[in-house]
Amino acid sequence: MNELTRWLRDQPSLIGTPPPLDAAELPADPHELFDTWIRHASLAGVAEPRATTLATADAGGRPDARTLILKGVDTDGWQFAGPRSSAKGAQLAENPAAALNFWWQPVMQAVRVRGTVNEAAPEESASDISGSPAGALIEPGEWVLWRLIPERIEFWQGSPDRRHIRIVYTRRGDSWTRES
Ligand SMILES: Cc1cc2nc3c(=O)[nH]c(=O)nc-3n(C[C@H](O)[C@H](O)[C@H](O)COP(=O)(O)O)c2cc1C
Repeated sequence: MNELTRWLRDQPSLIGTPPPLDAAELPADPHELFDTWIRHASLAGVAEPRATTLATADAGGRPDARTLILKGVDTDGWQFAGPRSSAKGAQLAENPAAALNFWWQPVMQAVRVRGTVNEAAPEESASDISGSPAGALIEPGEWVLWRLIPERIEFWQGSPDRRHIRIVYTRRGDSWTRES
């Protein structure tokens, strides 16, 4: 085992403090639970709770992932934005499937979202970048606001005794089913 591997194996994990979670009190709509969890993460000291990992894949199914900012959540989907000419832009154009992953260390919570991705109307994409310093530098049509339409949303909460909790919502049409 090399030095780095030894060092990695010595690092602590799951050292946060999860909040109490009452399985009998879970909302029917996962977006309500996400609202509760991300605000709680912020209050618990997560400096950038809306930072998320976006996973995409190219046409051949080769995966990729990067960090970006969740810009909004509404009934149409989970919003994020970036340049059309980026790797994510090319991958989403050829394979409009994606996943988001949030991890909030101090509260031992993670949220995972899978679905298909739509490009927002050009005016919405333009208004996402307008007013920002980058807005003036970017060519018209280059900045894109995307929406991930979720099919599955998983809430995971770690526990110091390793009895971790996983709550999975799956969508059928307009309604959500909770699996656990
Ligand atoms: C905290 C954080 C927030 C970021 N937010 C965004 C974002 O909202 N949009 C974006 O395009 N890139 C954002 N980036 C940069 C991306 O991680 C990535 O480097 C860039 O989008 C190029 O990725 P791609 O080549 O896979 O398309 C952010 C990076 C970090 C660390």
